Amino acid sequence: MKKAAVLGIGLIGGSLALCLKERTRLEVHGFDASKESLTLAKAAGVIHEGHMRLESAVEDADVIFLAVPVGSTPRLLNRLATLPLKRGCIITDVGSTKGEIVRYAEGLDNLRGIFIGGHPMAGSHRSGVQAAQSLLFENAYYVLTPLPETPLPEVQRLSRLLERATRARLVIMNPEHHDRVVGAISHLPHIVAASLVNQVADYNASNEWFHRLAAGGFRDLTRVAASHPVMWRDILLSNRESVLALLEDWTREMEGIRRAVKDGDAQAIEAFFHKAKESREALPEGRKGVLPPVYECTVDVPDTPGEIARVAHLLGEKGINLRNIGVMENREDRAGVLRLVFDKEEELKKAVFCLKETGYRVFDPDVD
Ligand SMILES: NC(=O)C1=CN([C@@H]2O[C@H](COP(=O)(O)OP(=O)(O)OC[C@H]3O[C@@H](n4cnc5c(N)ncnc54)[C@H](O)[C@@H]3O)[C@@H](O)[C@H]2O)C=CC1
Ligand SMILES: O=C(O)C(=O)Cc1ccc(O)cc1
Repeated sequence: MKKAAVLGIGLIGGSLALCLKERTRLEVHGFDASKESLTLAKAAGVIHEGHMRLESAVEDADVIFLAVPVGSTPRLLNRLATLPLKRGCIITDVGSTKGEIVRYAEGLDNLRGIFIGGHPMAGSHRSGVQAAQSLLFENAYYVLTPLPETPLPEVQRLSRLLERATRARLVIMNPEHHDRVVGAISHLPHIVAASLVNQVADYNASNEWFHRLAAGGFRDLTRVAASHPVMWRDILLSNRESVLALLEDWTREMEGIRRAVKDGDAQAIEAFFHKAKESREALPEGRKGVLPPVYECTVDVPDTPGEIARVAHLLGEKGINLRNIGVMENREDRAGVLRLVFDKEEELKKAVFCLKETGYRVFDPDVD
């Protein structure tokens, strides 16, 4: 049997491992610095075999996925470059930044032509193998950033494998272009979300009403501020150039709205929100990326067994076709959040109506 090695069995590595196990014939071997993650992954059936030694994890592997924080990726690439890898083996990664990693691999003689950068544009603010799921990447974009000298058949081989395993939409991009685009739609928004949360936390330190009144809008807007600090530290340091340019534009944008408010310039303020509303409404439809697909809603459910089945059953009874159902997060107040995805807008509308009628709290990003 052919073998895949997944290095770093956390949210993304664990989800990829599940995809490979469920939808390919590859034997999936995991490697992680944390013994606990490997034990959990093995017990939960995420991997066939776990390894604490890199050598045994990658020995004879046909494909190797690096799924560690981007700051640890170069060191791991260095180690891989010294190991006797199987002839024809492809190495790829899932890091949120591409320029630095791809250039680093390019500088390692033994990896030239066999490393292809990758980035699945789906994930969550959660981390660890406990949060892994095989539906995570479905319909999301998955970017590959091969260098011009990478042999095309290798790119096609990896692309076909990923398409089958993850059910994502594979696209090819230049690494620097990727970093600028993803910087704008993911890295900058994470900084903004974290800064809003920090600002309010400072106010709240002397007046608890700030947190008590923080409701829907603030929570939705800042969900990603709960993401893994080490992962995000590494991302900003790795995509430094794009992030700095984006922060300058952001500061200019904030200065513009500050001035409009200071001057009482009603027209400028309205124009600011008008442009945002039009752009938000014109975002491409129906694709899961860092932004949610259009035909999707989330439902708050009690954190009790059988709740997913109850929601699915309720919709089934009404003849509503559900494409995908997944658990998004568990909140501190013990409510869980289910994410429901539909193929058609009418199905989403019918589902929202029926769930609300039954007493569920439903959030439809296009209406609420
Ligand atoms: N979290 C997300 O939503 C997304 C993350 N990514 C990228 O995926 C990568 C992994 O992120 P997550 O899975 O979210 O992180 P995670 O924290 O859930 O998992 C990382 C795993 O790597 C292990 N690890 C860390 N350093 C290691 C090393 N040097 N050697 C061996 N194992 C090591 C950790 O023990 C952990 O199990 C990052 O590069 C991130 O930029 C890409 C798309 C989405
Ligand atoms: O939680 C979310 O909405 C995310 O933004 C997930 C995410 C995090 C990092 C990535 O590189 C891609 C996707």
